[in-house]
Amino acid sequence: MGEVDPAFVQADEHRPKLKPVEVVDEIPVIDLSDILNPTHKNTQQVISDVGRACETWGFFQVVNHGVPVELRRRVEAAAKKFFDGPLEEKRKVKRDEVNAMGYYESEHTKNVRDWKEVFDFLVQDPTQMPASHEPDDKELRILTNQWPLFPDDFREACEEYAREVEKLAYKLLELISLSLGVPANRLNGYFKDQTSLLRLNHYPQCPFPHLALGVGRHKDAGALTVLAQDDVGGLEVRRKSDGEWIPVTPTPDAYIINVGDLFQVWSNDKYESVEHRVVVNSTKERFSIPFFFFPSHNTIVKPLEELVNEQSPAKYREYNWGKFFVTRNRSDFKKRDVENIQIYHFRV
Ligand SMILES: O=C(O)CCC(=O)C(=O)O
Ligand SMILES: [Fe+2]
Repeated sequence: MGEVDPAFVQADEHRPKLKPVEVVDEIPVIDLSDILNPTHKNTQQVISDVGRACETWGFFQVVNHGVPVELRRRVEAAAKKFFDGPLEEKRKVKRDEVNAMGYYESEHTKNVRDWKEVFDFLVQDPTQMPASHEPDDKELRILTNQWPLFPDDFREACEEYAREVEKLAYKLLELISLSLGVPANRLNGYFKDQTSLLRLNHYPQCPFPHLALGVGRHKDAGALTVLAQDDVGGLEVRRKSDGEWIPVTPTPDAYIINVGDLFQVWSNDKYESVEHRVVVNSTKERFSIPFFFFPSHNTIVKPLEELVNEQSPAKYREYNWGKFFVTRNRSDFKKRDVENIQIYHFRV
């Protein structure tokens, strides 16, 4: 087995229990067919199910979501071919400190290296982002995608898939808004120049799954995440009621949805952004594809006015999404001594 590279080793208290806990209350599965079909029979029921799931778990799964399954298969196949391909091909599209998109295999979450390799691309190409995390630096940087030439349908499969998942993301944005009692399109304007990312994740087999994680515990910073996982399993969600790590059992062709930090702030803590992590395994590799739904870089994030009043005042000071994002991503390349930026730094 050889030496275990200490960069991957989690502190004792964060190591996974490889025997999962017995799961009694599963993460809710919500059927969207009533929303997507024009008769809209049970819209109210779906909205209240979504609201309850966001409050109780911060996570839910959706089925009959409208994303064509053939498209998902195509992008899954393209991802597998790309990751299985020669390292020199992957290195041709390696990301660096200037070009943040592309391939990389050395991400750190909370200063411990993740057991994974990744390909990132922008849903909107090009995308504007602040050039630096410095609050007074107003300069912008244009981010663009880089595409591998192998496999040859990789780019097309990725781009078509992104367009379909984006539709689902908007649908969910609207449902979650309605569940908070604000108009369906209350948040849509923030996404006009979205900074959303699509990520292909490959978690190779790991000889020491009791010590490492595919992704260390974290909260997603964006509005919501639409995640496709394969049938291997490995995603675990921190149950709000008792802090226990609960595995999300793969449901074929479903998407796993979670609300991120932006919804926690917009909802003034009604919907919490819940911690999750990925456990790896010694016999099977795993693939997953998250779509991170991010607003435009200049979005000012603060609790929605409709949801605050004298009795329940705003719990957060406003912050700028682009600066938050750029600050967060400074830690991707190397270990840093300071704690990464978190929304609780903006708590009043
Ligand atoms: O691979 C997964 O199941 C989840 C990955 C994840 O949480 C992330 O990339 O933010
Ligand atoms: Fe995540």
